[in-house]
Amino acid sequence: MGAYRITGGNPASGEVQISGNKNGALPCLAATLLTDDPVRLLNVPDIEDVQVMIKLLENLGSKVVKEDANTYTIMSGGRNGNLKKKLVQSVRGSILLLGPLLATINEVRLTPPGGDVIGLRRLDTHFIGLSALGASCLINEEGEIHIKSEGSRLKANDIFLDEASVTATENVIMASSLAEGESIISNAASEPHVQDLCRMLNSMGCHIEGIGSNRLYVTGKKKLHGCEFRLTADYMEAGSYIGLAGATGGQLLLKGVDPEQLRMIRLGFERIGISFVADGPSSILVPKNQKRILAKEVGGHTAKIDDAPWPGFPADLLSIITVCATQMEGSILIHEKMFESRMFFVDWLIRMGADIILCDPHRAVVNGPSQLLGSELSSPDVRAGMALVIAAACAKGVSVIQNIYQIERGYENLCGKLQALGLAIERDV
Ligand SMILES: CC(=O)N[C@H]1[C@@H](OP(=O)(O)OP(=O)(O)OC[C@H]2O[C@@H](n3ccc(=O)[nH]c3=O)[C@H](O)[C@@H]2O)O[C@H](CO)[C@@H](O)[C@@H]1O
Ligand SMILES: C=C(OP(=O)(O)O)C(=O)O
Repeated sequence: MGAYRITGGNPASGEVQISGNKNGALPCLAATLLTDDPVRLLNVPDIEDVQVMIKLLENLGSKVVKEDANTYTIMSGGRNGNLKKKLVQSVRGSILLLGPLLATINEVRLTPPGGDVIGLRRLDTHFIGLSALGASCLINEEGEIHIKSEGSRLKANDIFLDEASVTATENVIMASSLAEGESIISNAASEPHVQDLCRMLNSMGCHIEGIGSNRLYVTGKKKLHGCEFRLTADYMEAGSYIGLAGATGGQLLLKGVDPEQLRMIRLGFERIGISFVADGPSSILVPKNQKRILAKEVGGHTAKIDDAPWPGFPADLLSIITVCATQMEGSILIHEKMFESRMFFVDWLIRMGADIILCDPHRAVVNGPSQLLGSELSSPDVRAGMALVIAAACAKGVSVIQNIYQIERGYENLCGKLQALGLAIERDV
């Protein structure tokens, strides 16, 4: 399974190159199924989730050429191979095969996907969107998702999603890209990875307007062609390194980021006394000397950090900011509004010596600063796992983190990057 052994106390300092967006790579890989032409993807992060998604494409007959660690050329095949159940169940991203397969071969049976166990991962929004395009959607007696289109081509529609679900929006966009007519997708998710997917589809000949907003206009085409597309930076990885530098008191230059994607993240980190500044068009600097004081609301009340769909503070950074808050002076409320079980990981931090009151599954009050102590830990999900790495880097003594598959599925070369920043981390295979 692998484990990290981390001796805490070293500030994370130096320079780090931020990789391509995990949650952008997964839909863009799935979108290669929408054409018979080769598609070249650049800046693909070299992470476990991407490897699984590539194996799934190969299961479906795609020919995948890995040019280097972060560049792939992919050409779809018959799209009719057997998807290995274990692979489908190991990533949430496998759900993204629904849209392109429905649009190209009209019928899909898929074992429900995996991904982090952080609360119910509902399918309803996917079903609402795909059924509006003319598909029947159900869970069959074998427990599989079974989706079938009535005609040979999906029909565009005016679609209103019941929530701004990221992967559901991506599935509906991909299915609409080959449907007949113009679809309107309202209450659409607009995260940078959804935008990446739209831009990739436009470079494949689709016509999508409203990119970055919550209403998308997708004019479907009979055929899409190949393209070359470069993924944007992973703002969740960037947020994780901002937190690591701030919590350990290091000075860190993050390269290859898009500062425009970090505006809400900047406000969130400022609430816990960590700031960063732009350093050219695609770098930011987290300085060494930080306030390290948890902010108060105007009027002197305890401040809060809560998550929301884009452009709100990302749910995937709540675990990270929680652990960083334990190193700052004062009190703050962390309110996880989107996932039901993501906050339970704070038990690990409490065990390490953090002063956190878990009020209910959604809300935790952090009182800081606390001296954390090295412990035996296990990563429950990708972001809580990274949060535990930050906790271990701040702690006195040695921590061992088990189940690191659940971290490495989302962070490229984590151990190597952290060693280069001066952390005392070893990876046991
Ligand atoms: C592979 C992938 O891309 N995974 C991401 C994707 O998962 P995924 O697409 O599965 O997540 P969804 O956007 O569907 O929903 C995430 C959670 O937020 C809730 N919700 C969603 C929308 C909304 O307006 N209100 C609301 O409360 C949902 O009920 C659910 O509990 O988006 C999540 C939310 O950014 C991220 O955490 C995941 O990393
Ligand atoms: C929740 C996450 O991933 P997934 O949707 O793949 O489980 C995440 O990236 O934080």
